[in-house]
Amino acid sequence: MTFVFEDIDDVEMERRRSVVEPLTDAVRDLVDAVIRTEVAEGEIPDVTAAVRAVTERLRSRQSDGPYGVRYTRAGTGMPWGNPAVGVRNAVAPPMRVQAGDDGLRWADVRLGAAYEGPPGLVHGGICALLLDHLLGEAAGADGTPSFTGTISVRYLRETRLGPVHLEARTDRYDGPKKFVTGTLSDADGPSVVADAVFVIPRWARATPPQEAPQ
Ligand SMILES: CCCCCCCCCCCC(=O)SCCNC(=O)CCNC(=O)[C@H](O)C(C)(C)COP(=O)(O)OP(=O)(O)OC[C@H]1O[C@@H](n2cnc3c(N)ncnc32)[C@H](O)[C@@H]1OP(=O)(O)O
Repeated sequence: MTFVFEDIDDVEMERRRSVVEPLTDAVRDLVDAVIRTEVAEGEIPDVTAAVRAVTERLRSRQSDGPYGVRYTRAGTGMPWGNPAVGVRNAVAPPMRVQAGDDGLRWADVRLGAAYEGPPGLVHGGICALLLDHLLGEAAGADGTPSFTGTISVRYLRETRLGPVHLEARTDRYDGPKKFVTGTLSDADGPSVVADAVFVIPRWARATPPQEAPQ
């Protein structure tokens, strides 16, 4: 497992983000368009060829593996391939995580056709993905790395496609374990709740935090 150091400042990171984000947004829009298009079937082979040509252009120069989790000189994370928040990942809605008081992490996300499970409703796996990630961010609010050890997701009722709001925070510590809870709400209120144990891995366990995250 490698965290990659990018020898750039955060101004340069933002510049790179501003270049690549419109591409990712365009691909996200393409995914939605493929799901919802009603153009004549005869048009599909041409469109397919055009998409393949774009893919080939991008592949003319590419990395050997995944993007990795990179860090700038200032220590800012660049998890740009991440499926929940990745700036380069059109699979990500994307969720833009915000920091509140006392280690609160929250996000407002719009979930469209690409995230449908039951008709008109959000796929349960997508709810679990977004909650796992946000709970992970809340667990990381104290600055120590941790991995999801166990997560329990309870679907209180269906979640409608459209805007959803998520919140998470760390409730308590027990040695290397962090107990984290969160909720996902649609326009009608909370629809999914999650609680999880995040564990600080052994290699990062020299001084496990004993105080509430800031
Ligand atoms: C900027 C970028 C943003 C990045 C923002 C980051 C957000 C990322 C969010 C996404 C999160 C992920 O997807 S993380 C990826 C998915 N998760 C994983 O791949 C984890 C795979 N599992 C592991 O690596 C390991 O099993 C660990 C680290 C979880 C635990 O291994 P370990 O460190 O050897 O654990 P060990 O010493 O034996 O146990 C320590 C204590 O934890 C307990 N414990 C051990 N395993 C578990 C477990 N699975 N569930 C519950 N509790 C457990 C033990 O009982 C013990 O408690 P006691 O006896 O002391 O009471």
